[in-house]
Amino acid sequence: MSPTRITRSTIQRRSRRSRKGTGVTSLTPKVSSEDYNSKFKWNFKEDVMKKFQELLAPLLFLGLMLATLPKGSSAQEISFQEFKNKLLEPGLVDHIVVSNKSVAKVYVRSSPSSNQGQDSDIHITTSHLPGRESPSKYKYYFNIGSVDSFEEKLEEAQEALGRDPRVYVPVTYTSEINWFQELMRYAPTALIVGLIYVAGKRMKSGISIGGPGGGGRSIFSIGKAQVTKMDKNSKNKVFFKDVAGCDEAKQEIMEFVHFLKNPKKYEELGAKIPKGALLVGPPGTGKTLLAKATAGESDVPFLSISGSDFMEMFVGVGPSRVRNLFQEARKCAPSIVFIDEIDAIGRARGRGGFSGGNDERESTLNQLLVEMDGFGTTSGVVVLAGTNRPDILDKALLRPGRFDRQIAIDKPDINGRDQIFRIYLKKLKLDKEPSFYSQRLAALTPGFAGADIANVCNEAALIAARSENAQITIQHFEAAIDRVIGGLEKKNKVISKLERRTVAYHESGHAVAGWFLEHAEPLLKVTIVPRGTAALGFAQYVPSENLLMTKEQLFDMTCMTLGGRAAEEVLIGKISTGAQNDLEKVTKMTYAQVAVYSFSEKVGLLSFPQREDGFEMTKPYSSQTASIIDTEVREWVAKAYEKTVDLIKTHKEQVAQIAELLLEKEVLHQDDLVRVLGERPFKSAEPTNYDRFKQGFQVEESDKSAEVSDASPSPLGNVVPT
Ligand SMILES: Nc1ncnc2c1ncn2[C@@H]1O[C@H](COP(=O)(O)OP(=O)(O)OP(=O)(O)O)[C@@H](O)[C@H]1O
Ligand SMILES: [Zn+2]
Repeated sequence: MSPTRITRSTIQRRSRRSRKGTGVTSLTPKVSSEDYNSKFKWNFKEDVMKKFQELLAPLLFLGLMLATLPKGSSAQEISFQEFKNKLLEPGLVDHIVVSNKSVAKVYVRSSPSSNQGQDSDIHITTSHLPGRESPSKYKYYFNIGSVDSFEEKLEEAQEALGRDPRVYVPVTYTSEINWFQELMRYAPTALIVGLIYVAGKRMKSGISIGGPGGGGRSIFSIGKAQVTKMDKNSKNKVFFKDVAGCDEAKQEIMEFVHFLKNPKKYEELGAKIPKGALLVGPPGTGKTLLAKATAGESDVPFLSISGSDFMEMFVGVGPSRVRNLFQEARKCAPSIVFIDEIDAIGRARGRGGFSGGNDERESTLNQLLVEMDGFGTTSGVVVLAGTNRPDILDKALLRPGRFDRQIAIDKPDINGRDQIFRIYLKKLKLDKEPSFYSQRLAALTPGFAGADIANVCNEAALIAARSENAQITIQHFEAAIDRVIGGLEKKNKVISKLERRTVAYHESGHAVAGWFLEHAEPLLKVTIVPRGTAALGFAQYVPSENLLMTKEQLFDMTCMTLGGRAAEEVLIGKISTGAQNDLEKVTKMTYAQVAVYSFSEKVGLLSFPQREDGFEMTKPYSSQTASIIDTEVREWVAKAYEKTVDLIKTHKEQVAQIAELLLEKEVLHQDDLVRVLGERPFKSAEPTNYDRFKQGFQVEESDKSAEVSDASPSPLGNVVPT
């Protein structure tokens, strides 16, 4: 929708989406079928046979029954006239049975006259000889029309023959079941009942283990939890060396490795080992990978399931899945159980938001608590769980003896990214050494999680392959990063000339404002190629990874973010909806400064972190304070906008020049800006990420610790535009 700049939150959101899609998955080692021991092996033939027995066999049986049903085909259809002339008149009719008020079945008896076969088209045969009991099979039938007219016609005919009403042909009425029709009538019901029966049976048997592919869930998998089990002897085992950039987390989790490798020793010493740990961190930071590596290092089986997999549409499935999961884990203990996205079931009880509580989820959670309390430490099952919202978890889950440890896995810092890039670059065919790229790419990708990095490497390979290159080059990586940040290019999106012009001036406004603001991050590149679902263009900055931000920095950032709107107003004279995203960011950022970071003298040294409490926002301050905050925020933003407009007015020509250049070239890099705007008037004391990207960098061993401290996310988290 809008010319926009990329914040960390957008990176997170978009990259997560793409990660769940194609990208990373193809790089992730897939669990092959060898990883399942015989019990868990997914046997195609067996599975098909089972389904066959459960569903197809009964249907087939019914079909067979149908086929063997007595058919009326041996009888001959005749008209009433024929019946009258050739059967009734010669006195051959023994009796008539009218079935279902529609078909008259004529049972004939033998008579001397019948043997003469005086007629050719209806073939009179006799089923029995005179003196014997009534024939048991009907030989002819005709449709009667309505019962009344049939009776009338029959009576008339017999009257005409001068028969004594006492010897009229006896007629009986029966209602017979038409098996086929009946079957068709009840088939849908039978099918549903059958399905429920099958589902019920599966539920009883609890978990069954998903196949190597894991996917392809169908209605048949109700009651089937997607537990992935990785065996001790799996070829695709993961080790600590495969997880880069989270050394502290690895150290903390080592304790479990020691225990799982030698549970006896701990037992003898009477040591109490923690039962579980919570791996806390943003999506894609490698929580699952680390848990898997812990299993790999300890040489124990790894059972993993996603929290959302416990929940199904059927009540009662969740708790039984939990039970079965732990049963399975105990059977192969020592082992590791990993529950991904535990917040799906572990949300605090009795706080269901609008939906008003969720019994199924709560009973699943209760069952989990029961299971965790139930096994002693000696049972050798370690439960790890991943979440990025530890704050919403039920406190009961965090009590001693349950998930009493929290291991933080943050997004990697520049060195971490370097190491992760090294892992994935090793698998690619590059035109230069992996170390050449890993450092530069790490500098280009602040805010990226491990999964995003894996995604970038995969995308780069795809882009290179598509352009028929034998090797992957820096251009491919840059394109891949753009794609991970912004989604696919939409070159053929229809944009009017005027719109394109507006976008170009807007982006140029951001770029020029950032260039002349001392504390703003210098621009890396700016583009007006539409990408993804929303952005019509964006300006990309390489943010510093500083732990602290000053008021001045935040003010300049605000101005830079307002640069787009200011350029629209000053140079085009019309404002558009394109700045909505920017304004939203500015609002959040300013509220944070006023109400959270206490930058405002009027509000004073008070901090009101905003917490989401289900759906309501609780405001721990009076309405008077609220109005002071609101007024302050308004004034601050107005002040920043005023400064930005002044800045854009001062550099009006340059904004126009950059915009025209953008319209021509679509993408501008920092070098292009230097050509138009001259060198940036401010020189930062330390090299920026951009400098690092340009020159590569060497981190001395002794500097590493300093870099690590940069790792933590910025105090403003997602509200800082990057
Ligand atoms: N630190 C890392 N080192 C190497 N690869 C990583 C790292 N972090 C993530 N990855 C890559 O990203 C993929 C996804 O990571 P993983 O599933 O472990 O993340 P997660 O934190 O469990 O995410 P989610 O919360 O979405 O489940 C991994 O399979 C791996 O390919
Ligand atoms: Zn903008």
